[in-house]
Order: sequence, then structure tokens, then C-alpha cells
Amino acid sequence: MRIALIQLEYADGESVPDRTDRVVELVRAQAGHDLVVLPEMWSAGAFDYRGWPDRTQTVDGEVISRVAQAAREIGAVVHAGSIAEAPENEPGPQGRGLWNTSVLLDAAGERIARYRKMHRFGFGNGEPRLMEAGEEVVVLDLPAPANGLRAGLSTCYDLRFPELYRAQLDQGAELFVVPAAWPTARVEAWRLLLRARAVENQCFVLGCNTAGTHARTEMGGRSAVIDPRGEILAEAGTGEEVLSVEIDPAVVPEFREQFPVLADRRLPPIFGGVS
Ligand SMILES: NC(=O)CCC(=O)C(=O)O
Repeated sequence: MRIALIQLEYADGESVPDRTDRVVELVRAQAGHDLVVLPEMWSAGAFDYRGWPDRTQTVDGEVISRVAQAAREIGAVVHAGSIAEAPENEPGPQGRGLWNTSVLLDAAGERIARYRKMHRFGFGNGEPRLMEAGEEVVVLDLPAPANGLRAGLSTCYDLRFPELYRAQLDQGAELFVVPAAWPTARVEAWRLLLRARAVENQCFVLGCNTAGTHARTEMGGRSAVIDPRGEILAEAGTGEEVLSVEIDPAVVPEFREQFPVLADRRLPPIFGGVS
């Protein structure tokens, strides 16, 4: 399976239509790949909290529709990254009506999954102040031409919460797709956690981060593809870059059979006892 991670660089001042034009061209340029992945909140600006109200989208709005058209044109499954999703007539439990929502599109441009970020980053500001928390674990079989792996969806800060990935593993996940806007200040934690989630769950991990500086926050880049042993198959630098990597889905069952660590799981009593 041929995968492209688009580590997008952006700065303040670029309009959503201009950035969308640029992203659509980058997706089109990935013809020949089976799965293309974009980063977190690239249209709204992940750390530009003040700008979000003017840049909200729906899952079938302009941004996702344009990316879907590009998916159709190149015949690839496209993870469109995430949007600041403000659906009509859905205020949410806290009345904010805004989610950090990622969208997966098939090769015909149809939406096949929507994941709303469960863990909101900001310690009382930003996401926890402005957004609702997602409540659903999302795992699905990837369709052709990216078929052969079952994928779990998560977003950026989620990476710090291993129980989400265990829940995805328990639903059959073999690959974790993680769009992100992870700053330089903590980029070593990003690199470490991508590998940790791969090793402890014996899964492929695709981490697609952001580059550049926006809202006075420097993004760390270092997008990476990690295999189920925790080996780094490819890693980006700190600027805009497309990582193009071939992965073999058969590696997951082969490695799990050869080194069956997951069969030795025991649940502490707090999680319901030893199994
Ligand atoms: N966009 C995010 O979720 C940022 C997460 C982050 O910076 C961290 O976990 O550190």
C-alpha cells in the first residue's frame, strides 16, 4: 500500500479558499498513492482560536467537497485531516456546536468516516473552552485501493491517552491515522508517542503533523510512518514535505504471530479484573 503524508506548512494571513486551493493541488499531485493523509485543522488554523468562528465548516462543506473532488480525480482514499466542524442545528452537550472533526473519504470522494477529537488540547483555553469533546471511537476497514488494513482514527493530543488506542485495538485496529498540529516545543514527545503507540499495540502509525508558524506557535513537523515493531519507516523534517512510503499490510498479522505479546494482556482490577 502506497501512502502519502502531506506535512503542510502555513502561516497567518492565508485565506481559507487560497489554502484550500493549495492543498487540493498537493492532494492531486499524489496520484499513484493508495492513501493520502492531511494534518489537523489546516483550514481553520489549529492554534488560531480567534479565527475559528469565521472558518467553521460542515463535513459536506466547501473544504471537504474540494478535497473529495481531488480524491475522486486521483482514485485514492484521502484522510482530509480535520476541520472546525459547526454542523447546523447540533448545539452539542455543552451548547458550543463546534468540534475538531476529521473526515475520511473513499476513492469515489464519498465520506466513509467522521471522527470527533475526544481529548481537547488547551488546559481550559482553546479547544476545551470553545469545542465539544468527541465521544465515539472510530475504527473501520480501509476500502480499495487502500484495503488490507483496519484503521483507527484519532487526532493530535489524543496520542497522549493510550487507552483510546487500546479501545481501537480491541475493535481490530492494525493502523492508527493521527493528523496533528503539534508544536516544536514538544516535538520530541510527539516522536516518542508515535513509536510508543505502535510498539504497545503492534500497529502501523501514520502521524501527519503541521509545519510553519501560525498564531505565534511554531509547528514541529516530523511527520512519520512507524511499523508495528516501532521502527521508523520514514520521517519528515521540519518544513513542508510529502512523505511517500510503501507499507505491507501483511506485516501486522505476521509480527503479531511471531511475537504474540498482545495475548499476554492482563487487566488490573480497576479495569474489571485479570482476563
Ligand atoms: N493540537 C494539539 O492537540 C496539540 C497537542 C500538543 O501540543 C501536545 O499534546 O503537546
